[in-house]
Amino acid sequence: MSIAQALTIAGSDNGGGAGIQADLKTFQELGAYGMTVITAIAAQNTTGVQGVFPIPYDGIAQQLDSTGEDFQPTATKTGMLYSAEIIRLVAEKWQQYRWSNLVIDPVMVAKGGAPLLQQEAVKALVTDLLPHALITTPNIPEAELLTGMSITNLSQREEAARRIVQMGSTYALVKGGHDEGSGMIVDVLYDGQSFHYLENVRVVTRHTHGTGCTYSAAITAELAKGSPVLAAVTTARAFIQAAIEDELGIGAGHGPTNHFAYQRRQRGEQ
Ligand SMILES: Nc1ncnc2c1ncn2[C@@H]1O[C@H](COP(=O)(O)OP(=O)(O)O)[C@@H](O)[C@H]1O
Ligand SMILES: Cc1ncc(COP(=O)(O)OP(=O)(O)O)c(N)n1
Repeated sequence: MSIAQALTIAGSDNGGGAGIQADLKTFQELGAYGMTVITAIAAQNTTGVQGVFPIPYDGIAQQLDSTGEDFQPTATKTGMLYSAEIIRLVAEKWQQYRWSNLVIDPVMVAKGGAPLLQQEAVKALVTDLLPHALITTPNIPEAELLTGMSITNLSQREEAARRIVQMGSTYALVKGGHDEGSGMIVDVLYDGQSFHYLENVRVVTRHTHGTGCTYSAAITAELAKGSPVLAAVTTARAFIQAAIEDELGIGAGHGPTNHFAYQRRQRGEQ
């Protein structure tokens, strides 16, 4: 039996809603064999981030080598990379092992405001890693920091997507979750020539912790299985919409999304 193999290079969220844990749950639900390289341990729960503990450089390098020497992931995502040093290491190993289908979720700040990427690392993300990306998936504040432009409307989101493609990412997906303006949320996908708009109803809920991680992990799982980018993003958007709609109600703050929801719906279960 051959199986799609998906790798996540990201931080750990002990609460299970974001980071490595959200990625693995999503890979599993979508039928991809999941592997991990852990960059940092974030002590967190639904009320915020209580501490961030980066893994020593050699520990990350060794995890990348142990993966690269024995496995050939068919798609890889990056999440919390924390520092310029780690970003450059990932870029170097990416080329060394000739991996393909890189999804960059440029994680910068957690929902409660805790920094998950050092400020000076944004430049390294743009110059060293982004040119290797098949698709980069910033939310609006991340797109602003990557491009240096302010984004307050849809045409600015399109312009940001254009600039991210000019930086070397083959596709850019500028997500609309942070645009609180309307009852609909529009994610803008740009393929270098045309725009695709993924429009969904905004769910009124506080349980949106880890939405970006889960969305990018779902894209990665679908790419690992061989889907083209637009099809992968479309399935992933349905996955995250179901995960937000069928809330679990866990925790006193921003609770995790429901990683079971999409497949339960596919099976016709409640
Ligand atoms: N309340 C919501 N209802 C429906 N979809 C949402 C909601 N919040 C976020 N999303 C979707 O989840 C995905 C990630 O959201 P976003 O908030 O933009 O990024 P991040 O989680 O990285 O901050 C996007 O597709 C966005 O459209
Ligand atoms: C370890 C770790 N990685 C990433 C995040 C941020 O995840 P994201 O999907 O952007 O969701 P929010 O935290 O913004 O809800 C994280 N918190 N921890």
